[in-house]
Amino acid sequence: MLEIVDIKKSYGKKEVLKGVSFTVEKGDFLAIIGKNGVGKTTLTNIICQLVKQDSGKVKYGFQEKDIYSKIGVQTQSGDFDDRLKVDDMCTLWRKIYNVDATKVDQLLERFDLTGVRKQYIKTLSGGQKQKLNILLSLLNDPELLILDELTTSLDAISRHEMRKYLKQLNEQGKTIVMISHYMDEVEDLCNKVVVLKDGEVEQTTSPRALIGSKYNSLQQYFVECV
Ligand SMILES: Nc1ncnc2c1ncn2[C@@H]1O[C@H](COP(=O)(O)OP(=O)(O)OP(=O)(O)O)[C@@H](O)[C@H]1O
Repeated sequence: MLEIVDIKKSYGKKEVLKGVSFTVEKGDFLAIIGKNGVGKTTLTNIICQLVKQDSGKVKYGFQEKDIYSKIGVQTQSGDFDDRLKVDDMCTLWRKIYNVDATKVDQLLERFDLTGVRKQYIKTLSGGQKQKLNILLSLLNDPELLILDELTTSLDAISRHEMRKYLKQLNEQGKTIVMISHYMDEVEDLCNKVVVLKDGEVEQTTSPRALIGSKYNSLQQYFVECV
């Protein structure tokens, strides 16, 4: 689905990514983990072509011109126009992607947003905005989902529901690349983890392999090694 080859990126004199390479296979549920500021969002923004790398290449398992129909992106900030209502935003996106209104209704229901569909986005809670964000990223039924700290600011029930939903999506064949700071979530959901450290890929392996016999959990691995 994706091959990331020797990606380098600096902001001014700050070298953030120093030659990052890894592969995402179709059907993978892959987490990118690492300390704050290590370059996770920069990397996913490069994959989505929102930021240009200095060198290196992202090879897509589909025609590059189809990128925005094949990839669904949930960004950290959301980037919503707060002056729009939830319904307006959904209608706008549904028209861009030529999707039936019933699909929007189903997703609003799924994410418990039906009750706020007439509200202005600026009046939504952080968690509701987060849910709207993933709803929109799913509208075009993308093959690859890129999620940047999706479950941050969700309450415990919503996080649990979102996990279940992501698991289902992955089981239905969607490939997912996720940035998460919740190691229990990564352990529960992902078959592959890319550990970013000091601008490089420290490891690409399964959560189980990272934990090995030395650690009790991915959280412990992260605290001691990352
Ligand atoms: N547009 C930019 N201009 C200058 N520096 C930037 C820019 N975007 C990111 N950075 C810097 O690059 C580094 C990596 O940022 P990035 O957001 O990719 O990290 P991250 O791993 O996603 O962090 P977090 O876990 O806190 O979300 C940080 O030091 C950040 O300050």
